[in-house]
Amino acid sequence: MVAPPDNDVLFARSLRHSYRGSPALLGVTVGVRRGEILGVVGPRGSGKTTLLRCLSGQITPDEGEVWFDAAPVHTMPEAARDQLRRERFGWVGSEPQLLPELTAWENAALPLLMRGVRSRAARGQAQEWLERLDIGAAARKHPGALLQAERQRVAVARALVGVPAVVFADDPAAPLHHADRAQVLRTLASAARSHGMTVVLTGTDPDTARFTDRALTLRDGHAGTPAPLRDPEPTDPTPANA
Ligand SMILES: Nc1ncnc2c1ncn2[C@@H]1O[C@H](COP(=O)(O)OP(=O)(O)OP(=O)(O)O)[C@@H](O)[C@H]1O
Repeated sequence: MVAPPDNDVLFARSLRHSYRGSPALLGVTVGVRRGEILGVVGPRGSGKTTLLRCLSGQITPDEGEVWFDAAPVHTMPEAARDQLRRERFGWVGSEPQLLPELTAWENAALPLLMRGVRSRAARGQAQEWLERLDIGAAARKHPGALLQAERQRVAVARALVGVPAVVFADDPAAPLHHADRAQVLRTLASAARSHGMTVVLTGTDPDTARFTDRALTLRDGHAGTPAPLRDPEPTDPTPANA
């Protein structure tokens, strides 16, 4: 095993993964620089989710290496990978997946509560992120009383609340109306910039690439060379108070 380049917070080398013999990744190598927003774009079924699941330690690739901060994730025992995901990574998928018995703020605060942050402090931080995502007024509602687009904003708040080193956002705008997509992606991007979080963001529509520094294109499990975007949309540079 050769350690990854120093300026990459995440690095994957020659990843291959199949589901019951059906290939999803066919030798993907990619580095993610500290503090950057890397887009992973490609058509449906091209392997975007599988790549994020490998990078975040949710699954171990059949072949290849994943490094986070010079630690080999692909050889970590499951408990260590669980801890890494809990303490250093945030995740938001294309479905909100909130706990129905908890309120919006409790769902958003979960990463903090699981780390032992006191309820009052966790609630305050969750509330700030919910407000930043324009959902502060719903903090005491349960997911069942929220629209799908509102639940997704809560899920984004939950991914950001712990200020993780890396946020994996797997098509987070998917359940949103077109008008809401840019606003949520812009909030995600500006939060990452203001807090120095690295983001790996997948998506199928052009909205995604507008908010990234570079984009890696996947097609049938193969990756192109990550390309810098000429005119990424500027994000709000104002530091958040969260
Ligand atoms: N759990 C699974 N079991 C079996 N096959 C799977 C599983 N997950 C993904 N696949 C298959 O692996 C390939 C890559 O899927 P993946 O979800 O990684 O792509 P994607 O680019 O994220 O697609 P989408 O945009 O639809 O989410 C596809 O052919 C898909 O059908």
